[in-house]
Amino acid sequence: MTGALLACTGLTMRFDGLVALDRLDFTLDCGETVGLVGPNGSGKTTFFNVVTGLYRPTAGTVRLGDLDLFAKSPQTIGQAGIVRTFQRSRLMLEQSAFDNIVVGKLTSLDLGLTTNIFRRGRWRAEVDASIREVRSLAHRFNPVIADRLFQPAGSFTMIDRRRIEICRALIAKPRVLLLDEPSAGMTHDETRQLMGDLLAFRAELPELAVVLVEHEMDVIRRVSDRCVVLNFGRKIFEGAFDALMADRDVQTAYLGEDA
Ligand SMILES: Nc1ncnc2c1ncn2[C@@H]1O[C@H](COP(=O)(O)OP(=O)(O)OP(=O)(O)O)[C@@H](O)[C@H]1O
Repeated sequence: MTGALLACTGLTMRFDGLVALDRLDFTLDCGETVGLVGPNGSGKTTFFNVVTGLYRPTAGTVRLGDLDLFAKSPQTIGQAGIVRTFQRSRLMLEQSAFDNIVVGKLTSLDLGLTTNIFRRGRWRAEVDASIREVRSLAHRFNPVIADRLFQPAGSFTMIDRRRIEICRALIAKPRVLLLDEPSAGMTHDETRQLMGDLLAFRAELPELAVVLVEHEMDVIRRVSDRCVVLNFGRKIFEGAFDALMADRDVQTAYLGEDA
């Protein structure tokens, strides 16, 4: 593999007359955390939806290492190693934290008919290994989750539900993790704690590349190695956080022409 881990060029997504992503060039290196910011409706979630195959892009390229992932299915993209969380919680609230996390392994488990019927021993071993893995991940990520692994996800606080969602993404052993506004709906203190978790697992998984969509600039400052700013689907800035805060185009995008 040469160059960036994730490389998108000319990525474009049109919804009828609206251009939600406009010829976006985006790269992400192994071990890098990029903060993706921009005003409401600037195309951040659309970028995630396109890269993970939920939306079929109108034009462009998406590569993960040597793999061409342009317009591939979400399953293919997930198996290749790009995994995301959603802005709005997607937990099954009546199911246990464990059930919610283990779902993240389903793309990598061999659930084929042949395996299930004729190689039950191997299948059972895979399931047992998954159980151990969920326990171990939950424990490493946050003991609060590990201690209550078999309680319904709906009985957890907002921050712990986010933790469960992040564990569900991490259990798939992603190469690229896309986090869509993990602090949405949380207090300042909860956001600070969640970012502590994020920094801790970043330290444990130094190869993991992360894209973080976030409105809280404090969070972006604390966890990003590099920032990208979108406005009307176009990249208007790329660089360090301090330069972002001083950038005239970024100020105008957020505050209008009088900035
Ligand atoms: N499925 C869709 N059909 C039509 N338009 C869409 C669709 N998804 C997104 N859009 C439009 O694309 C543009 C970008 O939306 P997107 O959700 O990507 O923005 P965002 O930067 O994530 O915003 P926010 O910060 O509010 O989450 C918006 O104008 C939005 O209305």
